[in-house]
Amino acid sequence: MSSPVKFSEQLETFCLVARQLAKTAEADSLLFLLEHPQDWAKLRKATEGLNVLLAADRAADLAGAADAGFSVIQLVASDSPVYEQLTRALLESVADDLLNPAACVIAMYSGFEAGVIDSLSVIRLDEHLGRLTAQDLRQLETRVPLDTLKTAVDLAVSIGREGREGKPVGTLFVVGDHRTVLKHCHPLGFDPVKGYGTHERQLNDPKVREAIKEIAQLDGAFVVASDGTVVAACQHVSAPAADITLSKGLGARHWAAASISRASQAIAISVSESNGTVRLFQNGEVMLRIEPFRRAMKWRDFEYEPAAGGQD
Ligand SMILES: Nc1ncnc2c1ncn2[C@@H]1O[C@H](COP(=O)(O)OP(=O)(O)OP(=O)(O)O)[C@@H](O)[C@H]1O
Repeated sequence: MSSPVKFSEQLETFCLVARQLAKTAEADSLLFLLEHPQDWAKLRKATEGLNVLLAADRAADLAGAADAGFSVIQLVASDSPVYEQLTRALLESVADDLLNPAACVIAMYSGFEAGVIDSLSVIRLDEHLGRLTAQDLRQLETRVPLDTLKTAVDLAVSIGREGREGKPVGTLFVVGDHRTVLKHCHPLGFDPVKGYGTHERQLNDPKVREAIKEIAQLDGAFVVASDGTVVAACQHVSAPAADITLSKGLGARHWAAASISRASQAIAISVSESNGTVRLFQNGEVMLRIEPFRRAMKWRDFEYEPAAGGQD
């Protein structure tokens, strides 16, 4: 196991500046991307008053940090560009309810020289996470093709944001591995997609997506095949929920999403009726959480460079 590096004067100064920046930017959290274990007691003191999240690639670099009162995130992102590591850490923190998705966060990391903390960034999460990258979905390493997943996520986000005729709408999409999924489903009465030909039930057809928005007002889940065919609608999903833990406040729809994603290779995408939040579940866990921001979500291909934009 690597031993803690000396708590350097430069790191101490960065912590001080991070605290001042947090005050100016009205941020209350600091994300520290670590490359070595630290002297946790000194770090605690230097970052007093901030909610500190520590992210690192290796579990050994975080050893003892949780006991010292820090939230820890282990990234599996060796050799990824720092921008991608930060994004991944932020997405995980939001999915695990460690950060509010509307929060402003100060990030502290080594941006230029390995092993030396040399950079601070002010990140407004709603802006940053509103620009989800295709890479974020690719990280799920699912067999569900990215195109199908993107289309379903986009649809879920627009249902969460717009609702229907001014009323909030919640729903559930279970995408991929549809044969296994169907074994855990039974219709809640009338299935509106039954009887239509496969070519009339393609999620990449805008007319089909409009129809889905209508049907989403009814109870139950949509089952979508990996190729984007809507296989069934208005389904009650029921799979064993043993070993699943979810945040308090999530009800039956979210439990159904978690448990079906554990019982199959599908990705479950829930839209909460209460607040429009979209969650992606894989293997029983929330992997991604997307808030219904006012602006439309934009997909972009992953770029090495930080997002282009005006200067501060
Ligand atoms: N097992 C299930 N399969 C499919 N749909 C379900 C299931 N359980 C609940 N739902 C749907 O979710 C709706 C809301 O249920 P509930 O309020 O318990 O869920 P929730 O997780 O709190 O979601 P929301 O945030 O949308 O309220 C139900 O009216 C029903 O349409």
